[in-house]
Amino acid sequence: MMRPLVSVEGARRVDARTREEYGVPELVLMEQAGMRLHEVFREVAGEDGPVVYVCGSGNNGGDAMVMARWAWLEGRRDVRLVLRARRFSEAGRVQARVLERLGVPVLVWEEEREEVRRVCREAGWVVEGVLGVGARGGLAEDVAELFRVVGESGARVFSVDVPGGVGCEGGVRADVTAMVGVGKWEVLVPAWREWAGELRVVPIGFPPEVVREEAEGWWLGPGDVGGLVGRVRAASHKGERGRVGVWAGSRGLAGAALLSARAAARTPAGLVYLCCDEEVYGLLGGLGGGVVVRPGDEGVRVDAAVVGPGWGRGEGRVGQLAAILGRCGRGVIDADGLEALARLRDGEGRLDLGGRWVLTPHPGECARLAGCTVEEVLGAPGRVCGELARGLGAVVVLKAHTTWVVAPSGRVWVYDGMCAPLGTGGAGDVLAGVIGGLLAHGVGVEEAACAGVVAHGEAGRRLFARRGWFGAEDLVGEVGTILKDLGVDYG
Ligand SMILES: NC(=O)C1=CN([C@@H]2O[C@H](COP(=O)(O)OP(=O)(O)OC[C@H]3O[C@@H](n4cnc5c(N)ncnc54)[C@H](OP(=O)(O)O)[C@@H]3O)[C@@H](O)[C@H]2O)[C@@H](O)CC1
Ligand SMILES: Nc1ncnc2c1ncn2[C@@H]1O[C@H](COP(=O)(O)OP(=O)(O)O)[C@@H](O)[C@H]1O
Repeated sequence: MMRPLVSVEGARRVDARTREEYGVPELVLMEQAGMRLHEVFREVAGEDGPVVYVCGSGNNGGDAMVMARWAWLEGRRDVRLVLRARRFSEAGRVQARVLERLGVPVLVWEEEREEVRRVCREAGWVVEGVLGVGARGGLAEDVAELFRVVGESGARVFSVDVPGGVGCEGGVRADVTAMVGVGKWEVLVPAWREWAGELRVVPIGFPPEVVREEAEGWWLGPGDVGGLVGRVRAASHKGERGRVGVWAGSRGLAGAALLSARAAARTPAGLVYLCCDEEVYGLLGGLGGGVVVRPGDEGVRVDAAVVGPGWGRGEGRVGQLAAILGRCGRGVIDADGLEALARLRDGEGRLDLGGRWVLTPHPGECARLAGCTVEEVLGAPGRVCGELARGLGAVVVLKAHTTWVVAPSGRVWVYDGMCAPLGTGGAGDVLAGVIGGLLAHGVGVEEAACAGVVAHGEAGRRLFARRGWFGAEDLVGEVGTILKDLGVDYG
């Protein structure tokens, strides 16, 4: 089942509803969170120490104090507690009292700054529980200074729930972030993703229906692909499994067309046509293999189109795109196809793709389409892509180190890519081909976009693990294997 994502505000509602509607006491939730967080921390940090638990005055600090208690009870004596101040939430006060009675050494940031600097410098790990989902507005100066001390200490940082100050200048940079109960989508925003490090989610017993009701998006993973695509009939033949038309390539950019077409051919779709310009036909004509290469597109009838990889930006592209939109029911528009789309829309004033097309912009292309800056795209992908998706009636796939799939309905899916080797020339062409192949095969538009993104990302991860740095042509070779391994089977 797809994992829900909530916003920081949604997480506050999940907390509140769990307590108020289900009667789960705050101390119970805190104990469960702290114990689970401690288990994850033990797994990632092992015996490395000393460990400094830096705790704020809210419940995020309370979670970190529960973690410190469990470490102490298990016999660790290289544990230090740093309190931001002698101020606590109600549940946090209980934790602080227990720790004091156990004899855990405590420092207070407000009163002993030099001493805090020293213990942080000596630490192997800092557990940061200063700010969680209760943080509001810009960082208070004392917290910003505390985060600087943590950042400069050289210790590795384990953040509780969200990296403290996520979304603010001066927030903490964590090596590991263990989110409490449910994933927080702010952490996956491209502009902030690097602040969180490795991501974990610890279950603490929030009622699943509350989480589902408050979900504002879904976190895609490898386990989702099989269900999104479904099984293929063993008795099916190529004519039944979908025809893809690829309109791509131009002088100097013919390789992009081959990458897309070959990737599409490695999906369950049965036939792939590459419709290229006369001037590159001489080059591409003999290279298709299983792909049928045509000079132009006369008589080509397809179930889905892939438009744009390496297409060039000639004047004629806008009219060509309009014709393709008219004759193909669904498809993917990528790269130079997106530039043509922007010009078509600007010329017509309005364009409605009827929810049947997928747009796959990288952040620069997305900014051009949305009429904003790349920074806005990376900082607010849900809003920017949501407006674009609604405005054009298309599913928008924002391709970055985390990839956001946003539907015209406002539904959002996020894939946590974080795989630098995938940022290689032509990788986007491969993705367009995969999504186009799935669309031609009859997979739903949102489903094809999501499954394509995950399969593509997992192919990248797997290739890097097996063979190191790779090129886009290697990625093409992996498409068929990854789809099968992620559950796209026949029978
Ligand atoms: N409730 C529950 O049942 C559960 C809660 N859980 C856990 O609690 C966390 C949420 O706890 P929360 O709501 O207490 O807020 P939290 O993130 O600790 O921060 C609030 C404190 O921060 C401060 N502060 C605020 N803004 C600031 C700023 N800009 N700059 C500087 N400081 C600022 C402000 O302190 P003040 O300055 O007012 O003294 C305030 O007291 C959640 O992330 C999860 O870890 C889980 O265990 C599950 C069960
Ligand atoms: N650091 C990264 N981690 C994960 N995926 C990445 C990273 N950098 C780029 N990608 C992915 O690589 C692909 C690059 O696509 P694109 O920019 O269109 O390349 P091209 O135009 O060369 O084909 C996208 O799917 C993007 O999400």
